[in-house]
Amino acid sequence: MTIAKYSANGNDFVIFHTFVKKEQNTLAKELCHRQNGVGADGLIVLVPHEKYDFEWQFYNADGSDAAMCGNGSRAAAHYAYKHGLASKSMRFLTGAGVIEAEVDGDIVTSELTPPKIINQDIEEFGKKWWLIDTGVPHLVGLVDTVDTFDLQEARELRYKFNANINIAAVKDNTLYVRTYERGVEDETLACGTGMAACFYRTNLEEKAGESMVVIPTSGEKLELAKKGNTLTLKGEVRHTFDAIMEREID
Ligand SMILES: N[C@H](CCC[C@H](N)C(=O)O)C(=O)O
Repeated sequence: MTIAKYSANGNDFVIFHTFVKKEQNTLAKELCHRQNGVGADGLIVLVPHEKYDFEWQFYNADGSDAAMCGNGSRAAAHYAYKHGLASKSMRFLTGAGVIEAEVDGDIVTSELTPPKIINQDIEEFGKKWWLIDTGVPHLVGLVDTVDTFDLQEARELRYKFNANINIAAVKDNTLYVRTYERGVEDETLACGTGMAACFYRTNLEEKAGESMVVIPTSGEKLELAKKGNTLTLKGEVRHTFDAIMEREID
């Protein structure tokens, strides 16, 4: 059984496709383990779908299900095109709804489901947070600088709101974002839906135009843009290697 390793914007994923849709939570935890497995922020499994190019299952590194993953959707689109599962323009089903993606070489653009503001008036640790759903829930705090990110504070907020925790700062018309990711239970090098949530708040607070370069901890930029009532993420995707699994994945 061949599995693929992908890196997108700083998130990394194991991806494979199969004909049988079944729960893969345990396999996800095994494959994503940084020492005993391949090592990844998440596992993505593509399965056939009668209406869309495919359906996906997304699992965080701890084996938990997640409805959506922005960077994962871009990696999945690249994988699907490479394996002939979809054309360069595709529509696939996720737990958050239908995602449209466009592959142009190693540059892949995903259009997220319409963002939803859940709460704009959260006061915690001296900051005003917005809770925004960009396919998965994100707490967004705008700060002067992202040079420091209190991970203990982020961990408390993650459990209090069952959300990913993001701080973001605008500098020279560029948005810098750091994310503590639910299901990885640590800061990741990037988080696509988190960057989208931060861009969304920044745009609504008129600190950003309709598009913006967003830079996560990895330093690998994404171009974020508003497209009607949705948001698009555009950036590089890297297929780093394939691996042969000794045991079959049934
Ligand atoms: N950890 C997230 C899912 C992955 C989101 C992130 N990797 C992205 O690129 O959007 C959650 O459980 O809500």
